[in-house]
Amino acid sequence: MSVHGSDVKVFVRTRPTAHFATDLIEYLPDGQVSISSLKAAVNNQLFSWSFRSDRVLHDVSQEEVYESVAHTVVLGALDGYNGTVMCFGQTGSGKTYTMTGTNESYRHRGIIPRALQELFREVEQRVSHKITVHLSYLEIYNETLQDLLSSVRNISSGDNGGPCGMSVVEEPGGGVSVRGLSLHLVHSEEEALNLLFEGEMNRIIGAHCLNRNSSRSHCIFSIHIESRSHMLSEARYVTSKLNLVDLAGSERLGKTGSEGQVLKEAMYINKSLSFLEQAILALGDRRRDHVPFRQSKLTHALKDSLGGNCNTVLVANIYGEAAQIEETLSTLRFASRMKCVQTEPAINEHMDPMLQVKRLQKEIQLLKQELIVHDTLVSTHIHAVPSQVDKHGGYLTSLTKCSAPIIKTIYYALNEKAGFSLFQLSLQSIQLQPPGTKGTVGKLEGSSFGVGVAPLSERHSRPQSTRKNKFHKGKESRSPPPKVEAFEVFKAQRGSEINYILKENKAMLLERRRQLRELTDVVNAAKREIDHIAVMLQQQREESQHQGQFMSVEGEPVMEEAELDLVLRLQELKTQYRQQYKELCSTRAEVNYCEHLVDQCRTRLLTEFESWYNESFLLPEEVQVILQAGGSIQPGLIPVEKALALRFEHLRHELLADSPGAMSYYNAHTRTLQRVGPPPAHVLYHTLMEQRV
Ligand SMILES: Nc1ncnc2c1ncn2[C@@H]1O[C@H](COP(=O)(O)OP(=O)(O)OP(=O)(O)O)[C@@H](O)[C@H]1O
Repeated sequence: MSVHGSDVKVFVRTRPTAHFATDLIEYLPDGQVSISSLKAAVNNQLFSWSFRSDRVLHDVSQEEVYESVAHTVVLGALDGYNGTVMCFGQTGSGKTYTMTGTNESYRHRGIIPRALQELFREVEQRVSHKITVHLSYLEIYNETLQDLLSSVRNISSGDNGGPCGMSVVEEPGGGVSVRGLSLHLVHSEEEALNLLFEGEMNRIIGAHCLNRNSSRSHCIFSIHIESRSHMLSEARYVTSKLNLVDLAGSERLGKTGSEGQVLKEAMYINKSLSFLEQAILALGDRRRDHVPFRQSKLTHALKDSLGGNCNTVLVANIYGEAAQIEETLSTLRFASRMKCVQTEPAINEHMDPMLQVKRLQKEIQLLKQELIVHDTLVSTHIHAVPSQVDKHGGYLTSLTKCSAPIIKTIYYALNEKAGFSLFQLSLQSIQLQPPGTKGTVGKLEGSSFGVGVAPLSERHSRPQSTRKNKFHKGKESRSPPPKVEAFEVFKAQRGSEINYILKENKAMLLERRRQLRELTDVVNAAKREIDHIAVMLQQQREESQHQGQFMSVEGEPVMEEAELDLVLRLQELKTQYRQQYKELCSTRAEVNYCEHLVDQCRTRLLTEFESWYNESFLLPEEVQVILQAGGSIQPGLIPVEKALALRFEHLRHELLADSPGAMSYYNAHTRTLQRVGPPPAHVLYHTLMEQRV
């Protein structure tokens, strides 16, 4: 699900107020907003404007905001669509509240934590895919790029050149990326939230009349997703980037009373927002072929997120009060321009070159095998031998009138030239019978061997296997047992040891995860306390300033006892926090390690099972008999190729039984072949025939 093929979605959200200007602001059905304003400059005339939006979010919970604004974009990102959710509005209007929410209350958490929660829940559901999630957190402050996660270790990719080395770079497909911005691999909601909180701690905030905790920068929290199918044959995979953007608020310098650094920041903020408006205007105007993205760091960084191949959603945050009506008008104007921007989201699909190569190699191998069958038959002058190799099923369906040595030679040549797979198939479809046997397969004539699919009544039963698992007890049927059942048997017998190790590793992983959860709670609690003390300290300082500064007898400013206590407590908490955080990191590393072990064991168990299953149920009885005769050689413990090589040794011995002196020559010859590669099939045949003579 995604919001593809339309214009940018726009939502208007009002900050709750007891003084909502009902006479000036009217919310009409279908998301329309009507604003009236008295213009003092035009004889106090009443002007009114109407704006279109997709929905007005007035007096609604954070949960409802998430569901309306971000839910489909997040799901779209998992399916390979890029997405952007951006909050725009006057300072103090609730952008950060909408995007991040308040750290203190779970119920009031914003879009980013909810998106991470939904994302990882979905990842757990989509078991058929391996979904990899990386995070980055970019801050644009006074036209400089800052990495809010540069202090976090465990950077999995990204050229972390540090703030000085950071720049926006254009990607070949029209996208952009930030060189030097760290990317962090995360495996769970918890890991992702830790990074979010860490980044939040590093954000630059300032205070002015309209917002005591005003964000002085634009922040882009990006979730990079890659989703690959677990099926090896599936070379296709999808990627996407989900940008969650909290813009700094526009501000009227007179109203906010900013001065000094805050004033300078405000000027940068207003300037970059006006560049953003220009870019949006150009994007919405289809006659314009140039969009001025490079005018500011913000527009450049958002180049691939403001329309085009992206599900873009804008939240226009406004005050509902009469005193802010001019700013509200300007926010809604921006929102209606944004609504004119067209989006054309498309799935970001890629092909894995390695898997493609593997698929092509497999196809080439099948074609080669066909060719070898053809060459071998021609070179041995077998007359009128129709052969059909169905390359789709890879199944040799008919081969008639071949004498026993010729069939054996073809086996030999196939093995030497084509390796295991066709041979396995051909062994399945070729039935060797002694000359003159009744009830022929594939219309046997005289002393030759027939190949083909015999009617059930004519199939000779295979010797009963002596293997001691329930599937082999007296079973004459050729159809292999269901894999699910076979897997249980395998785990109890051949795979019991690796299965036991896997269980042990899983238990260890669960324990480490439990420790990690506990530690995360401790660290989060410490962070909450730090925030709380920081707020108290701020209040204490404001109160002290209000009352006037105490001076010592030497004329030095003196800190009040209450303030000093808070400063010391804060220092102590920060030291504790750092230690706990370090412990958290090392436990997280242990969790990663255990996950790796579990993955490894699981893969080994599955691989050995596949091998065991193939060799136990899919190999022809002839080969199974050889394997059993091999004593210590057990299915599942040696490669199938090796097993087949044994089978050929056996055939060779049969062939060379009449001329035992040829054996050492033949062995030497085989060693040479192994070094230089096999000769063409017809040469092999002649060599073998000569040896026979
Ligand atoms: N919908 C809301 N419900 C409850 N409180 C809100 C809501 N919107 C905003 N607030 C409160 O208003 C204050 C200012 O909000 P916030 O910091 O999110 O504004 P902002 O638009 O991000 O401002 P700035 O641009 O200055 O950073 C905060 O204390 C926030 O908790």
